Amino acid sequence: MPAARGSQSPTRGKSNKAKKSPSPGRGGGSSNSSVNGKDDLDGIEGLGVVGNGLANGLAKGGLGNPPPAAQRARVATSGSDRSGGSLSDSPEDAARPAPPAPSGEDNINVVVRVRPLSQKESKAKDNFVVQFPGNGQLLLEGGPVPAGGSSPGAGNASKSRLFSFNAVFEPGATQEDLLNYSGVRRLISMAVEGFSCTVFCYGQTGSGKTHTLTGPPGLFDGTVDPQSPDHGLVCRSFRFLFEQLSERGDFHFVLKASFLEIYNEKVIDLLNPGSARKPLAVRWSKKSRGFFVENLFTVDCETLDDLLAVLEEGMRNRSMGSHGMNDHSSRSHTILTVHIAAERQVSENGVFISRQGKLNFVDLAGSEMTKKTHSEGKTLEEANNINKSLMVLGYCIASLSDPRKKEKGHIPYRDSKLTKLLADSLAGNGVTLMIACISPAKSNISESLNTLRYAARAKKIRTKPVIMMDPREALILSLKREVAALQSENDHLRSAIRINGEHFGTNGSAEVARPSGSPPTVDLERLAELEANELAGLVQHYMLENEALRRENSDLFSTRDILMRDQDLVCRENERLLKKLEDVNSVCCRSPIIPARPTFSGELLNLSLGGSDGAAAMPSGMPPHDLMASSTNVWVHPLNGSNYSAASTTALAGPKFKAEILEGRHSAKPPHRLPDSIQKELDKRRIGKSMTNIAESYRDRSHQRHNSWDSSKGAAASNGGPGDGQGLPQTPPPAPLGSDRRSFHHDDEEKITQTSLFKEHFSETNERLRDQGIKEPRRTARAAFSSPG
Ligand SMILES: Nc1ncnc2c1ncn2[C@@H]1O[C@H](COP(=O)(O)OP(=O)(O)OP(=O)(O)O)[C@@H](O)[C@H]1O
Repeated sequence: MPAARGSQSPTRGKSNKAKKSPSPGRGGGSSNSSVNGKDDLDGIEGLGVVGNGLANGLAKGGLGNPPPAAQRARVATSGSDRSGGSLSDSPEDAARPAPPAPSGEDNINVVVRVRPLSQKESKAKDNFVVQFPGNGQLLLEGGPVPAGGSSPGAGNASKSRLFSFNAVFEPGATQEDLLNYSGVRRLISMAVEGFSCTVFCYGQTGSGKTHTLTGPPGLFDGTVDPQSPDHGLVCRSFRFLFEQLSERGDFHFVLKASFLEIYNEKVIDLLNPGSARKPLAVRWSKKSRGFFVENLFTVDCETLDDLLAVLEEGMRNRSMGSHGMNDHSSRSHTILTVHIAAERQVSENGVFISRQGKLNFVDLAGSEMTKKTHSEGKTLEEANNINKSLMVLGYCIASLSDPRKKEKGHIPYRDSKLTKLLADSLAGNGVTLMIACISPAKSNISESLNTLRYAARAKKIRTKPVIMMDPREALILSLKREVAALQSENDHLRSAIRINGEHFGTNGSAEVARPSGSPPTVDLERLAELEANELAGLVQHYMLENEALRRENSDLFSTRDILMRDQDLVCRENERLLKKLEDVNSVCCRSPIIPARPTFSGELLNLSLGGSDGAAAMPSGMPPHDLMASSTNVWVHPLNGSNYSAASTTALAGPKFKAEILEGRHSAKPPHRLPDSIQKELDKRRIGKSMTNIAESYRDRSHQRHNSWDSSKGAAASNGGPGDGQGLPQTPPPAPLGSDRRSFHHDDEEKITQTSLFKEHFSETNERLRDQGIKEPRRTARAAFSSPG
């Protein structure tokens, strides 16, 4: 139990109206009148109600669950004979909290208690008109027949009616039976869990409501014996509540109690009534969306004794009266509430969750027929107010039990203070137990019938119980649940990784290692027969291998990417160089004096023959120009790829070469190229030699000259065809492959003229080139040939 919280003891005063009266005795004088069933009830499955009264039934169990076996079982105990049998199940079965219904909704739990015939009724030889078929059923015999409802041949105008409830308590049922089999234990447990729970007694005046809830009249007068067997459900529930709290050491509980009555539609605080009994206001709370009593006194209760003191105080202060049907009649509705605040620390950093459970005990004033009770004056006024508020309660129950009316939404809670304060219990988020009390006497059959009808309607009402807790705390709780779920998932994954092998490093990255040895050979048909450890080893082996292969594959992919990038660079460089080569050749082929760049093979040949100076390595006896022509002056027109040497160059620039490079058959390096200085020197010498050759050929008038261009003209001349015979020499078209480009003839007249012109021109050009150091030989040559035109 929690530490002391400054509880405030209720004022202990004795009610003027509380009168001590002799207890009628357990079981009453009519306990022997309970029946074991009748012949006309054949076919209705009774559960062997043996002997005298007891609880029977719970046809459908509490809170929408199957009936506890204990409540179906026949209890041979009775008020007059308790030795004849035993309970088939423990009472705890009946009190075990039920799992929530799938829809989250539950019907109001309804039980019926039938009191014994009173001394007065017995004296009057009143008939016992209630039968107990068992299985939670109750048969009311000889009830009034509705107008026009008498069937032909029915004989006397009476009709038996069968009702079914969660439990039916026969007159011999004890107060302890009520605690054990009514389902109130379950409600108490739910209140501890944070639900709002209500137990209320309903019935005509003198039917035993107060007896059921608190005990016989006079129990609270004078010194109260807490162990008295006469104590009703409230006192017993308090004891059970403290038992429950003591078992929940994980929670810190704080109990507070209040006790009020509604007397003539006024709310009076029974724990602090004051001399004027000033009524308290009933207000609507926007926050809790419910009605509440303003300034109601609540008392901290740390011990069971504190709660019992509250009960005693309220019972002493409540309004009691006397009328023709009950000497100790409650003239008001009373509501005793125990607030159960449960608090629990859910984390080290001071996060608490709390729940606000509630337990209401409602003792309604009994409906009464004023004709029967002979009420007058004050008692009559009380009776009118009681009946009026009960009528509103009846409307509310009827509306709530009818789904169509409930859907329309108007339930007349506001028409009475009682229904305002019971609204949440009837149709809100609470869990409710209704105990309908009836008299078994035939003289009260109409009232009993009304009560049973009300009870049957109330049984149809559905509530949606929810735990009352702070929304922020609810959020924390749900987040904690989520974290717990994630943690368990995480643990599961970690354990799965551990099972799959110890090769995973602490940083989460897998250390790839190829499994040693060859994989074990497995007969697939025998796979199912393998032991668990063998299978685990096999799986581990393949996982390792798989991981190693993945890693290897990944390495190979990255290597391939690097190689492709390099190849791309090489190809681009190669294309650039080839284009440069083509440009050079293009320029050279237009020049009559500058030989085209030697082919790749030609350059190599030159180098192999004589290094940088090919003439130095010329074979003896061969004229220098012939050698030049055979080695380096292989004229290549870039547009004519049929020449072998040209083919060796241009073909290299083609797609085949690219493909070969990509395939790696050729080196990725660009083709061999001579150093610039050597290349310049070679060009310089070639140009110089060409100039000399041309000049010499024109100086020689013997027509025995070699010329490296004008092949077409030479060919025409050699064939005896006419030459153009005039103008400056033309740029020779490229000679066809295989033609002799160096042999042709000129007419003397024409040659003389041309020679003189060329002589002048080339001598100028030659001088200019020498002056410029042959820095731009090609441009210079191009300029020289463009001017004669
Ligand atoms: N189950 C019972 N066993 C023995 N006596 C009972 C039982 N039920 C009720 N009585 C007695 O019947 C009388 C009337 O009971 P009680 O005062 O509890 O009725 P009530 O329904 O509370 O009436 P009211 O509505 O007028 O307050 C009391 O003397 C009570 O002790």
